[in-house]
Amino acid sequence: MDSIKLTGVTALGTHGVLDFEHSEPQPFVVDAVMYLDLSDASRSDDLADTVSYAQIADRIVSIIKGEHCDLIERLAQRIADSILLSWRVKKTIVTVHKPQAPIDADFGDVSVTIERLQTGYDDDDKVPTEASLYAAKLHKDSTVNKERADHADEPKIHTAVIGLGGNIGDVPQTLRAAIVAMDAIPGNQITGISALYTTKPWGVAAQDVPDFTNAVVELTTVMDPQQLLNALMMIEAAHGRTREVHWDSRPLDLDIIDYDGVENNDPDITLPHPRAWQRAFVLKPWLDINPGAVLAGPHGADVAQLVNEAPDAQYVEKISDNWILGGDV
Ligand SMILES: Nc1ncnc2c1ncn2[C@@H]1O[C@H](COP(=O)(O)OP(=O)(O)OP(=O)(O)O)[C@@H](O)[C@H]1O
Ligand SMILES: Nc1nc2c(c(=O)[nH]1)N=C(CO)CN2
Repeated sequence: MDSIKLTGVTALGTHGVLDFEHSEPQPFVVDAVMYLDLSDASRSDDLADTVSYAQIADRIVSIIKGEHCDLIERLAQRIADSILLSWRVKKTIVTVHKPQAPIDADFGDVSVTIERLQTGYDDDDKVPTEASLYAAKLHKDSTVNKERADHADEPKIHTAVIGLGGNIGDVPQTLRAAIVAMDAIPGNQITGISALYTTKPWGVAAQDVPDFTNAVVELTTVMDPQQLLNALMMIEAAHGRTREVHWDSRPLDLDIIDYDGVENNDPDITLPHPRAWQRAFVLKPWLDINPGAVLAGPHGADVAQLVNEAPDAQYVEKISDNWILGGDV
């Protein structure tokens, strides 16, 4: 199959098992091979028919600079997952080098290489991603269970409401790409997209923070909340979200607002989102998708009622109804 090879993408990161590696950045170097059909692009000369290696390089740098992991195996997996968010890529081989790893002996380099496949792509050496396992299970269950009266083994389909926002860069374009990425995850399907809003920074004391652009989508998913949050964080990282940027400015923020009306108090994944009830920048777009929406939890109520009481109700202004098509923004 055709391929694009990107080598030597280098950035500083804080990955490693040893304590000092958590705080002292060191270089990581990544090589990635993307296997995809380049026949359309080679005829059309159009970037839309391939994947942008510049964009892949940006994703890799964001992931290296992003959230800590102990193992370069894990880093390689994050990078492979982010590459496979581009549906054209059928297979990727990712190598992560750690040339200054803390090894007492003289050494040249240490690296890991992993090979991962796009969901549904058939290959004899198939090493499935977490996401493709779901898709495979979905497929298997839907065929195997055809004759079964009870479908007890079928993964349950859940409904989640996701808040999207950002205030750095071309936010409408970033939000469109994030929606495509969410929909591309096997077992996920976007079922509703709100209008696009410009909103004043909520709960931010600093004066110089740019306005946000916000929207809300609804999706069905076979993932549990933690898996969904991991996927959303990966999409954030792919769009340059790092925890280094000042907390109130970011290219992309993805929050789980609601998941089947489930209530959960774990600070790492609180459901419904603990501040959604006070945020017109979430509630108003949610009503676009579901005018009868109800928020669960301790502050639960009809969203239509909460939106009027939210402190930022007058600072949420619609920009576009058809933004998703690229039309007017
Ligand atoms: N429902 C949820 N959706 C997204 N993240 C959540 C949720 N509940 C808890 N979290 C946790 O919140 C942490 C911080 O998330 P994030 O950096 O997006 O916060 P923030 O955008 O600065 O603030 P806010 O959550 O108020 O929008 C994440 O690491 C995540 O584990
Ligand atoms: N208007 C607006 N304000 C915010 C937003 C946001 O998305 N929109 N996100 C924040 C932290 O997630 C803090 N404040």
